[in-house]
Amino acid sequence: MNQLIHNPEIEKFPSNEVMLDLIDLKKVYPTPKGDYVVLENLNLQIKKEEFITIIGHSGCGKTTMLSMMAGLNEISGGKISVLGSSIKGPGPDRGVIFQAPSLMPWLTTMENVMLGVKKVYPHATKKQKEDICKYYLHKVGMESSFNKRASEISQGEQQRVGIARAFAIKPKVLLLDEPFGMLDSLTRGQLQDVLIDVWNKEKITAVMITHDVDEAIFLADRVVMMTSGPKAKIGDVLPIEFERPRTRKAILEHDDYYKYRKHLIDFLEH
Ligand SMILES: Nc1ncnc2c1ncn2[C@@H]1O[C@H](COP(=O)(O)OP(=O)(O)OP(=O)(O)O)[C@@H](O)[C@H]1O
Repeated sequence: MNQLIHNPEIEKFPSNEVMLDLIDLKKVYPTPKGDYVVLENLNLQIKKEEFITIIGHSGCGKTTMLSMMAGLNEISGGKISVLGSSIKGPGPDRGVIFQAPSLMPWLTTMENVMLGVKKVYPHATKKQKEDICKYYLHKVGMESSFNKRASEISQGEQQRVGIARAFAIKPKVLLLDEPFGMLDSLTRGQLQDVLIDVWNKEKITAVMITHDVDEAIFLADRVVMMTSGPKAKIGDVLPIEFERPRTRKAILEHDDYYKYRKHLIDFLEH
């Protein structure tokens, strides 16, 4: 058997505990022409420590679904629970990374990460909080830029800081909305590696929207495909059974890679 194939005997995670449960989820946006039902009967269970990527046509409702998981967008019907508790709004148990880096441009990279850390560790000493910020900035390769303002670093570096900031608050779930969509392919690949490296160590649950089929396969334990709207739902789910850690080279050389790719492209084309 090829080395890359997932071996359930030795693989300890993802666990079977359900982290995020989307039950009969519905979203309706009022419009001047009447109600627009974006999502309906959407059901999805995401296991603890799982990495899920979401693909679907533009406008099908991916961001709507993710922002509802984040608690930033009201739920019109059904429910979303995190470890069995219905979400009521945003919370530190869910970190979010958007496509455009959302750092405060006038603050340094340290200060940007510190904003979240202060909220989550109010009783830690200044030194402890600084150590947490430094630890995560180091993890994303920004150790030489602690004192640079966000406005002075590149977009790729800003997204690195965004990843550090999201992990530093120790969320249970990380929600990513096309975080690398604005980056060139080299930087994109580097940041995929950074993300997977930190995710692997922190063992949190990650849900990421992407338009890139290769990125979806490289990162995911399962790729979730959404049907086109209106009334979009989960159309199909593809488990990606490559062993971790993964390298692009090994995946590209694996026969299953092309089967996975064909499956996703067939879904998107029909
Ligand atoms: N606040 C809103 N009011 C009315 N309609 C909205 C609102 N937000 C989104 N929509 C509509 O809902 C649909 C889903 O939008 P959403 O941004 O969730 O899709 P998406 O799959 O993330 O798209 P993309 O891949 O292009 O980012 C679209 O038709 C969009 O125009």
